[in-house]
Amino acid sequence: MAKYGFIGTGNMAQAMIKGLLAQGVVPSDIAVASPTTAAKLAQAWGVQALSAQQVIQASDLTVLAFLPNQLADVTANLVFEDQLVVSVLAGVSVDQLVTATGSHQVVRTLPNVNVAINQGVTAFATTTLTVANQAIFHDFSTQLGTAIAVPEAQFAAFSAIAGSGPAYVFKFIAALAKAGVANGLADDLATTIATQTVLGSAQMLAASGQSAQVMQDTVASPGGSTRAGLDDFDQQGFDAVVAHAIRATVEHKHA
Ligand SMILES: NC(=O)C1=CN([C@@H]2O[C@H](COP(=O)(O)OP(=O)(O)OC[C@H]3O[C@@H](n4cnc5c(N)ncnc54)[C@H](O)[C@@H]3O)[C@@H](O)[C@H]2O)C=CC1
Ligand SMILES: O=C(O)[C@@H]1CCC=N1
Repeated sequence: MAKYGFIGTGNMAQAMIKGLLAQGVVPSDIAVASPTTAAKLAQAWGVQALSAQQVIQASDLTVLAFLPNQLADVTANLVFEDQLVVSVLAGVSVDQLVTATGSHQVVRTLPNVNVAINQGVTAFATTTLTVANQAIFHDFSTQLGTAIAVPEAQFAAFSAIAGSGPAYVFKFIAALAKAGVANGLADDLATTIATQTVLGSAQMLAASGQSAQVMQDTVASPGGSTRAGLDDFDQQGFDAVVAHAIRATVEHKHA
């Protein structure tokens, strides 16, 4: 089994580690380095807490999982040689990764938090990897969900829809639940039914082979309450609100 390392152990690294452990990766095959939470993770999950340089040396694949603007500082005194480096740093290009690490075995990825339940959607772009490293990255990424090769020019759009997308879906669920409470439902019940409705609807859409537009019509009975609600969404400019927020996400400069 390949050994995996993480430099940085925040929300994204923890989501990835959870996903790997759920797939049966042995905790001792995962090494982590962080100035803050590595020791706690070692205690909670049985992974190894090491220095960043030790993580690189102990791993077949090292994930960079700190914030994008920390790239130069964190990598300044690290030696990667030609180790396989997988970055999750939003907005950081393959060229920037090669320059910062000195490695020519580099994968730029953009995952989402659903990797924690092995249902992530991850974009990737790579340097020319050795056949062995292609296999290591393929095993690593497919354990976490779906991995899609995406041109670097499209990473910002991918990040807005897939990377940030879970937050926007959570926001919609929170708004649905809040509206349910405003209309008389208990808080917990409103959250449970909003969550289950979004979960079931996504599965229903995926199974249907139909467009999301057509599926709206299967819910809206002629002259019924759903049509009244859909018309109100349109009058309030719902699609324009979503498009505006996605544009703000795409245009954000990370580092
Ligand atoms: N949270 C998400 O859903 C996604 C995050 N990302 C990327 O993941 C990366 C991490 O983001 P989050 O986990 O959300 O942030 P976070 O704030 O939860 O984690 C950042 C982590 O950086 C680490 N860190 C700080 N200083 C360090 C140092 N000197 N050396 C080593 N590690 C250090 C710490 O472990 C800290 O927990 C970012 O580059 C972000 O762009 C990418 C896609 C989705
Ligand atoms: O918020 C961020 O910057 C990262 C990128 C996509 C999701 N989280």
